[in-house]
Amino acid sequence: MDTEASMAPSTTTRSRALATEAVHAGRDDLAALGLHAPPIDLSTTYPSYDSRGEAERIDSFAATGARLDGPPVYARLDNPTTARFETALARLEGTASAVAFASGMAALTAVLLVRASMGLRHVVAVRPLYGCSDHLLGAGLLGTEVTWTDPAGIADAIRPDTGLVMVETPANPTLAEVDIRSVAHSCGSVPLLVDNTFATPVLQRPVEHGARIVLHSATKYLGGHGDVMGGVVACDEEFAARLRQVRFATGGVLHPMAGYLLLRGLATLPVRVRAASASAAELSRRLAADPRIARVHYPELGGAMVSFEIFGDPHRVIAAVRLITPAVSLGSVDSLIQHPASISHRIVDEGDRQASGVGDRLLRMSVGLEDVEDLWADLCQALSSEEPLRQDFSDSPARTAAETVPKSRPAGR
Ligand code: MET
Repeated sequence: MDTEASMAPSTTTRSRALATEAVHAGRDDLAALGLHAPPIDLSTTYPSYDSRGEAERIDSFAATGARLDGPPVYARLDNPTTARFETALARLEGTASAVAFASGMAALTAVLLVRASMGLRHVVAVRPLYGCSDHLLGAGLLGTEVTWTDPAGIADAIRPDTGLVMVETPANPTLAEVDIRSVAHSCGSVPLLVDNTFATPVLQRPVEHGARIVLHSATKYLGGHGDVMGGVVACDEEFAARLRQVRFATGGVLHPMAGYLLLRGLATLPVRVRAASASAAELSRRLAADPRIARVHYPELGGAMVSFEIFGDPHRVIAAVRLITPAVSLGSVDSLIQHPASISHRIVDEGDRQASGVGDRLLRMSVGLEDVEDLWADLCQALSSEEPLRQDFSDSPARTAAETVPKSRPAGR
């Protein structure tokens, strides 16, 4: 478990401990404004009686991508509430800047477009990635081309037109880990993007190990409550400027209400991640000792995600959980479980999915903040469930929810 002392920055970009930054970053001006909670600016446009001045500001943004001094002109350029979240996340990741988007996929899209617009259309990537990231790269939807490789093959896969190397660690959904420092070395001058959604900056700050770009689905741990969708890229200011230009041109902006919720989520991020990680580590130990489980995946790094392969029918477990919510996504205060082959990685070609370790018997669990004994009791009863599959009685509409409760369901849960 990290202590604040052990999380002291290895660079000079972050001067306060992570737990302090999580609470205070992006709020430094509030006291001077006479405020405690950050204000929410919902403006889509901003009045100005100086058209010549506005023209100059627009020219400046178009030329540099730098954040404007003064009001944003229009909400697609910038937003002050969202900017607070960007400032805070950059501090936590130890980067100069961060640029927020409407979703993690919008954020990844912007990164790919920045590089493709420079003629660098080739991407080298390591599987597994989140299924939609895999699909976006593999289907070439943005005119990019991907070479899939393992970490050892990265250097050989790089071409003159390679614009990006992409890894997830721990990876979705197998929790496979890559050595960021070693991979960054293999990348040479090609920027390394690390999807840090699963680890969060609480457990891992990829730029400290040589990554240039850090991607988050902010929908997950950063928001932390399952009620806000967003994405964010933490990076140097040069790359951030290009991302802002792409965001302005393509419009994948984060709504300011989402910016507010994400900033609020960051305040509790270290506490949530540490507490959920302790439960996940305990559950991974119990699952590893359980004869119903074929294999447990839990990262060396720790974290609040546990994946496991079962001997039985994974669909039956999904149908039988009662406390744990059977839903895709992750990083919320409540625990979620899903079957990657059916949902998060459904869009990946079956052969590619299987080859990257995402088998049909794999379940992925996002451990929340419930009591660990209650979670274990629910998992145990779901694993033991003799409930028929839902499709087994799909032609019996009269069946009520109460009748679907498994026989072994503990009383009162
Ligand atoms: C639409 S499916 C996946 C959502 C999310 N990225 C997850 O991995 O759970």
